[in-house]
Amino acid sequence: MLYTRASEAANVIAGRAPGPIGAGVVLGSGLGGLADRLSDPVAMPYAELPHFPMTTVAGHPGRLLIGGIGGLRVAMFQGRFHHYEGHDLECVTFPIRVLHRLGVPRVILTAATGGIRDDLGPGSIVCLSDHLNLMGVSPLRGRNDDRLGPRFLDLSEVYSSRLRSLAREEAARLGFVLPEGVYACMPGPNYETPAEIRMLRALGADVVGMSTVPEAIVARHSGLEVLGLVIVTNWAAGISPAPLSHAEVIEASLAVGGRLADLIDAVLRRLSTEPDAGRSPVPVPVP
Ligand SMILES: O=P(O)(O)O[C@H]1O[C@H](CO)[C@@H](O)[C@H]1O
Ligand SMILES: Nc1nc2[nH]cnc2c(=O)[nH]1
Repeated sequence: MLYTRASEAANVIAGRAPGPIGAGVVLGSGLGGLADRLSDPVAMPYAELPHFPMTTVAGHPGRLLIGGIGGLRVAMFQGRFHHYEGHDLECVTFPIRVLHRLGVPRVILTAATGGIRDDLGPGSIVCLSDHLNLMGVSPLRGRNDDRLGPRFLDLSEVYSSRLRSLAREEAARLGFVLPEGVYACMPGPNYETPAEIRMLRALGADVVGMSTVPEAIVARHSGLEVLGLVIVTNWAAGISPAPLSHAEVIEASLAVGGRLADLIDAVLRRLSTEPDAGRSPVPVPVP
């Protein structure tokens, strides 16, 4: 059962890196370097954690690091799972269920994306205001376990307006404007056709990717606050003058990653000053 598997993984993690965790961060394609910001990190390859699948995509190393940023203990997933790898959405979102079982109150989701809106070219950092789930299925499909969250979930505000304004303020402090945008989640692994990108633009999408949305839905299901910060690595198909490639996505992520790391670092430091910052109940032992 998912609840038991997530609790078992949480118990192993809490055993290896004891203490409350104030935030989780999922690192997208080529963004693993953000974990270098952690002080005294404890590294756990997914292979050493119960029930974790293996990552197969370049730029997703596959380990969990727990360490400090400012006064906050943070769990960073260096590598995520995608539906297109063949994992079902329960697997894709397993790290989020584990965060919930660890008592982590919030998660920052990062990703590499293609830019659709005219002002969101390569190198932009975008704060997600909402999403379009075009993956064709919800990660909540199947029997609901009420211990994890409700059967019918309200998604009126997936991406916390509180965290979004905090991120905007910290970006301004760092000297740049942080635009907001709507993320369209496509199933992948192929990139879109130009006609699909025209359709996505007409639907109100600003950036496009193949992840993030299942994780965001599951995080809300389990009551975590969500902040989505993505980088634009390329113009989307048909806007881009050149064919798209994952090698270029990673290269572009590495180029902008430092600025995104500065922003996430600043947001986490700011959160560490909040009264409830590090509060997280000890994981509940597996029944
Ligand atoms: O969303 P992340 O994992 O950052 O990766 C994005 O980049 C890959 C395509 O180049 C896809 O996996 C897409 O979702
Ligand atoms: N679907 C999709 N994912 C991406 N990840 C990075 N760039 C892109 C893109 O253009 N489309």
